[in-house]
Amino acid sequence: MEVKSRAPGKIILTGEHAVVHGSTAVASSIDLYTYVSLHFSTPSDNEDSLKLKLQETALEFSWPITRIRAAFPESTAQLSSTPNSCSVENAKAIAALVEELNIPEAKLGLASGVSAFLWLYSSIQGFKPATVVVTSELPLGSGLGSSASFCVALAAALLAYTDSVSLDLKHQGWLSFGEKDLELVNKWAFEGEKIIHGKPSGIDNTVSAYGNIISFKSGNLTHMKSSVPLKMLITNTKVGRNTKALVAGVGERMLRHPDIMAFVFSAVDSISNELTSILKSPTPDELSVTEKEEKIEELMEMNQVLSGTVVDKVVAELESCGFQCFIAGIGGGGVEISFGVSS
Ligand SMILES: Nc1ncnc2c1ncn2[C@@H]1O[C@H](COP(=O)(O)OP(=O)(O)OP(=O)(O)O)[C@@H](O)[C@H]1O
Ligand SMILES: C[C@@](O)(CCO)CC(=O)[O-]
Ligand SMILES: [Mg+2]
Repeated sequence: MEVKSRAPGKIILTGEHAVVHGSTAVASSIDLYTYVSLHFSTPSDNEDSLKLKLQETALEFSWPITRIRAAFPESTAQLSSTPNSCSVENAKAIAALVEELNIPEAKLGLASGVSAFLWLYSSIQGFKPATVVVTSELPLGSGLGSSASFCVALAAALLAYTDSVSLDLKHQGWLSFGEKDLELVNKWAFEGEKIIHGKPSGIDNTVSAYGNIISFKSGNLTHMKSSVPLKMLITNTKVGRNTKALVAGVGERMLRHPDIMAFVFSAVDSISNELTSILKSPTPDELSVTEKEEKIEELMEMNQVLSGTVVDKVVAELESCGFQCFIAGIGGGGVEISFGVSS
């Protein structure tokens, strides 16, 4: 039995970080994906282990099912159809499993991703032998939501064959989830994100699951479908960063300067709200595309309204400096699933 899933990355247009503290943020999916393929072993495979292959980093991990069964306390042996947070006790069990892997120092950032995988796998699928292969078009740790798309794609693949969701198993090609199932995928993905990010707002997994452009505040989202096809030029400076540490840093600044930060977050909230109303206003009835672009430019303080030729030149120049550019279509669909051989 095999299933594949793919979930998009994201860009946050306004409200990054402030959204963790209750401000509105506006985010869009981008058409760069994390893919998960899940293959359950059959008795004839004579396989009794859980394997995780991370293609980008050429790392492969394998746990005998008996080892995983022994690591988790009795309570997690029952499969959970409702998303559960990883308890301190289970986090310790997972940390021990990950430590045994001896992940090379340079790739230690992956430990949190592997931990999220172990939590989602054992919670949703229990102790079944399987091979999970992850590939991603997203650079890891660059602000494009690789962790969220990893968690959303994992949750989607892990839930696909369970009774918790109802999917047409005979469907050929990519298939979207229904509203209720999508909510479940998103909630499980959020539990994975918590393991990777510490204190995520949930915006990254939500935009990865639902796709399109969303306005998000304290877990509530407003969907917006872009009326014009938009593209973003995204540049990867290749300067490493860790979202969990950044989020914690903002939290500490909030504690040091609560009054000032309250103003900052309130200003960000207003910017995101204004951006939301611009994006939602029908074109060309209320605002022309140009007017919209000008307002977005002003709000985002950056203008990417460049012609194709200029973009090519900018890309060539940036790449000659050693940067990596992605031209990403934004606002596309969210997580999808495919049974058997997929396109
Ligand atoms: N394809 C993947 N394979 C394995 N682990 C992954 C993968 N994608 C993401 N991760 C996990 O997520 C971590 C990166 O998450 P982090 O939140 O720091 O950055 P990001 O999600 O790319 O950026 P941001 O959250 O700011 O948008 C990696 O170090 C790894 O643990
Ligand atoms: C930095 C942040 O706002 C987005 C990470 O891409 C964190 C979050 O919302 O969880
Ligand atoms: Mg992340």
